[in-house]
Amino acid sequence: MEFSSEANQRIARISAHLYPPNLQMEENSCLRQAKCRAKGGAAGFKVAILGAAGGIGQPLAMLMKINPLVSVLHLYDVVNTPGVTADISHMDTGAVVRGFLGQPQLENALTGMDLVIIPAGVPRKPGMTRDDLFNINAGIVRTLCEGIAKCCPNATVNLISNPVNSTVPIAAEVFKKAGTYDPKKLLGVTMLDVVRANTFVAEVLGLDPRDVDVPVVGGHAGVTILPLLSQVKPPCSFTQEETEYLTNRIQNGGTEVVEAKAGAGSATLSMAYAAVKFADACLRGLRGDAGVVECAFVASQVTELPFFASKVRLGRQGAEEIFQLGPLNEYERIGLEKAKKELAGSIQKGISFSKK
Ligand SMILES: NC(=O)c1ccc[n+]([C@@H]2O[C@H](COP(=O)([O-])OP(=O)(O)OC[C@H]3O[C@@H](n4cnc5c(N)ncnc54)[C@H](O)[C@@H]3O)[C@@H](O)[C@H]2O)c1
Ligand SMILES: O=C(O)C[C@H](O)C(=O)O
Repeated sequence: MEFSSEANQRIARISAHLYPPNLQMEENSCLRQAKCRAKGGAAGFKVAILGAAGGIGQPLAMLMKINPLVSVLHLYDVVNTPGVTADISHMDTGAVVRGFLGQPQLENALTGMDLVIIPAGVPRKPGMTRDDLFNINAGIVRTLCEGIAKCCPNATVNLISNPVNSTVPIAAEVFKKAGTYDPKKLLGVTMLDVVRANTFVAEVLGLDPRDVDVPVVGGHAGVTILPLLSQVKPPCSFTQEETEYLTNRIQNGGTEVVEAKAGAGSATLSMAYAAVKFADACLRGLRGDAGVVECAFVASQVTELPFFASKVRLGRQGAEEIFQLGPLNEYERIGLEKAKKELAGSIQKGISFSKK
C-alpha cells in the first residue's frame, strides 16, 4: 500500500505520540495507518493495570477495555504484556491500549494515569492464608507504589494484591515517605466480599442478586470480613442458623475458590468482575456523579484502627466521605471485636515492613 509523504508524516506524528519508541510493540506501516485513522480514546480517563498479564489482570483488562469511561488503558506486567496487549487491542471499543513490559517501562506505564489498579503479586494455594503471601507481595506493592508516587502522584489507586489488610498500609507509608499521600485516593479493594455476600444472601432469600445490597466492613481476610446482615437491603431477617451459615460462607469465599482450583490459584474471574465494578464506581466519582457509594478498605476514623473497610462515597477527590457502621446487632458486635483484633496486627505488619 502506498501513502503520500504528507500522510506518512501524519502517521509518524500520531504514532510517535501514541506509541513513543520505548513503548512500541512490533508494528508495520499498515498497522500505523490503522492507528492513525482509529477513533476513540477522545474523552475519558486514563487507567493503568499493574499485573495485567495475570489471572485477574487479563479479564480485568478485557472488561476495562469495554468501559466507556476509559480512553486510555495501560497494561503493565513483568511478563507477557505484548501478547495480552495485542489481543485486547483488537476489541472494537474506544479505549486505546498500550503494553508495558518489565521494570524499565513502569514509569512510562504510569505517567499521566488517573486510576491505577494493582492485581500484581502471587495468589494463594490450598492451605495458605492471605498473610502467607506477605513476604513476596509486600515488596512488589512497595516498588509499584514508589513508581506511582513518582509518575502519577494524584492518581486514585485500587489495591487488590493480598494481603490487602497489610498492602494498603504499605502503600500509605510509601506515599507518605514520598510526600504524595492522599488518604482519599488509596482504596483497598474489598468489592469481591460484597459481590459474594450479595450472591449468597440472594440465594438464601430467593432474590435476584442484583436487587440485594449487603454492606461488608472490616478488612479482607477471614474474620476481618464482617458482613452486616442486619443492614441488608431490601430489609429482611435471618435465623441464627442462616446468619452463621452466611457469615461463614462470606468470610471463607476466597478459600472456597482456592480449594476448588486445587493449586491453580485463587479467584480471578469473579475478582475481575468485582474490580471492574469498583473501578467503574471510582471513575463515576471522578467524573462528578453524585451518590456513588461502595465498600472499600481505606484510612478511617470509624474505629480506633487507622484503616478499616466500610461504605465510602466516591467523588472527584476519591473517597470523599467515610460512613459510620450504623447500628450493629450482638452477633455483629462480637464479630467486630474479633475483626479489629486481627486487623490491628495485619495493619501494623504492613507499617513495620515499610519502616524497615
Ligand atoms: N482483593 C481481593 O479481593 C483479591 C481477590 C483475588 C485475588 N487477590 C490477589 O490478587 C493478586 C493477584 O492474583 P492473580 O490470581 O491475578 O495472580 P497471578 O499470579 O495469576 O497474576 C499475578 C500477575 O502479577 C504479575 N507480577 C508479579 N510481580 C509483578 C511486579 N513486580 N510488577 C508487575 N506485575 C507483577 C505476574 O507476572 C502475574 O502476571 C494475588 O495477590 C491475590 O491474592 C485479591
Ligand atoms: O482468597 C484469596 O486468596 C483471594 C482473594 O482474596 C479472595 O477473596 O478470593
